[in-house]
Amino acid sequence: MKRDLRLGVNIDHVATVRNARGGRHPDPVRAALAAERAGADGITAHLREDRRHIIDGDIDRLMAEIRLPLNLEMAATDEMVRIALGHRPHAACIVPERRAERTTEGGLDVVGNKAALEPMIGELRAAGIRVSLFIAPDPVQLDAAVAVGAPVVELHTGAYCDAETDGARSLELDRITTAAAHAEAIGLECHAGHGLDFDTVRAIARIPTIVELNIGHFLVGEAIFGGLDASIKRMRALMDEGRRTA
Ligand SMILES: CC(=O)[C@@H](O)[C@H](O)COP(=O)(O)O
Ligand SMILES: NCC(=O)COP(=O)(O)O
Repeated sequence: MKRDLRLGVNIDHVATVRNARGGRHPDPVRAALAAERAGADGITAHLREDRRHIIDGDIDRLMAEIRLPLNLEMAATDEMVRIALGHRPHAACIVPERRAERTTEGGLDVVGNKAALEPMIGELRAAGIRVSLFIAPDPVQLDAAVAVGAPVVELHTGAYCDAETDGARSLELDRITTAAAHAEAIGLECHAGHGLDFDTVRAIARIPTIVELNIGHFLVGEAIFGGLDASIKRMRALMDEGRRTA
């Protein structure tokens, strides 16, 4: 079914649990197939430079075994561009990466890295890969995304999800709403993700110019209690509920 708000399920943290013992279980590819059955529109996997969760073999198997479009999250490095070009996934999302961080802490500085990003984006696009840039909800970064030739941006929702007061959360939501409207105005397709859960997803789904959400850590954590199928279906239902009230 074609929807106006797609759900990309990020399976990174299935690999985190697998890697804790170094074996094969739980298998992120099996999780991707279960996500497809539960109604996901796409699969997202972040091949970090330090391979702390997803590893190269997972990307090989995802490309071979899943039918859903794969969104490969990757740092802006020559190694990652080579891997993306070798696999030609449906999409590549360029994210900032710092070896010491626990998770992706901020958005990509497109303004400060135009010269490096522009040829990289050109190469990926020439190979037929849809390129997005994972950025903070900041109009200046959005304008820079257009300037370097990116057709899509994914807005980092971490600050919104982590806000400790209602006031702070509402301010972050305003930033995301304004950025998503700006994205449409300047011709960018707009996605969002990071840290979303059952409580935070509806307000983001309500923003009409956002067409894709990528969600992972919470879905995998919640699956411990009720199963992956149920956690994805509940997330999908909350996204639809939010969208209906847009
Ligand atoms: C860019 C992004 O948001 C995802 O990569 C997601 O956060 C899972 O990866 P980490 O938990 O390793 O940041
Ligand atoms: N790009 C965001 C993503 O893929 C999922 O982030 P999270 O839900 O694992 O925090």
